[in-house]
Amino acid sequence: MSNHSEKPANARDDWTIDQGWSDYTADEHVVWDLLYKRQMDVLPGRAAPEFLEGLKALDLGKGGIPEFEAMSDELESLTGWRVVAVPGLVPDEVFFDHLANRRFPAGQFIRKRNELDYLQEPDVFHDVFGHVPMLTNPVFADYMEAYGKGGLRSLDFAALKNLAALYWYTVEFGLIQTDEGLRIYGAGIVSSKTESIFALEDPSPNRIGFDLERLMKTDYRIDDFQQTYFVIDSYKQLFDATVKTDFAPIYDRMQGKFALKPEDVVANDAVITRGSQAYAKAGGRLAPVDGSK
Ligand SMILES: C[C@H](O)[C@H](O)[C@H]1CNc2nc(N)[nH]c(=O)c2N1
Ligand SMILES: N[C@@H](Cc1ccccc1)C(=O)O
Ligand SMILES: [Fe+2]
Repeated sequence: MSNHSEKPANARDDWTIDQGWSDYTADEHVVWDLLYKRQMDVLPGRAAPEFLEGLKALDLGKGGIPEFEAMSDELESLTGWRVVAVPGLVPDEVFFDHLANRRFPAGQFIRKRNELDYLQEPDVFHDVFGHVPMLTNPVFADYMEAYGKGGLRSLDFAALKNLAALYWYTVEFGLIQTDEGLRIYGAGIVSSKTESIFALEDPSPNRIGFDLERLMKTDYRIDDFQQTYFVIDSYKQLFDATVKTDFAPIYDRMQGKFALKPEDVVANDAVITRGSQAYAKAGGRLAPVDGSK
């Protein structure tokens, strides 16, 4: 299945476009500020310290949609990463090649006021607010480059879905154990107010200690809150477990299939929370609103 539309006429061969920062309307900058404040209502005490430090280092709260070139100059001085504008989802090999070269492809558009909570394609808020702060952390920055290189390698195997699960359960929906308790580093969680609370506090989802192969063979939700969150002990653990392991045998074993469902808990799991799955069983975000309460 194609996870992108056709390359727009205004996109370059690498699918990048000019951000056109001066073309954003005043209201689009207000939408950024609205989303930023909404997230910062819930993220202190929930987001990983490295995420909050990254937000500050790049001054993403100074007001308005960040200008990618200036933000990239600061980011590049910290970890060598730059942010490039793309129209939306790009083909796998294009995505991986950008990451392998320390270029993070960020959506140029911003969501409308009537789609604040959920949107299909990653917009500038999800990508820049959600993903970019963690790129200021040297170990995570190295992991993301390695993931890109690994992605290019994975194209030689029929196991892209298993590698995609790794991105999904770490970069998008990862949790990290800290001395103060569980914290969020996944971009998909930090860019969602409701999932930021759900992922840490709701008894519904499983929370399971990071195990590379267990994670890569687990299916995931793309349309609702996760039913399982994986927890790393450190970004170094994540880096060491992935960069130093040859995935070829894993790809051969998994063949692009998911042996486990999103809600499964299995024998060797390092179970932190055995979830009730009450949220998913009640229909998730499409559950009928119970007017009787
Ligand atoms: C597995 C696959 O590479 C992954 O879903 C990619 C596809 N293309 C993308 N394109 C953009 N712009 N952003 C993304 O996060 C992704 N994800
Ligand atoms: N070790 C993986 C490459 C990779 C590194 C880091 C993250 C994801 C994938 C391989 O052998 O293909
Ligand atoms: Fe994302």
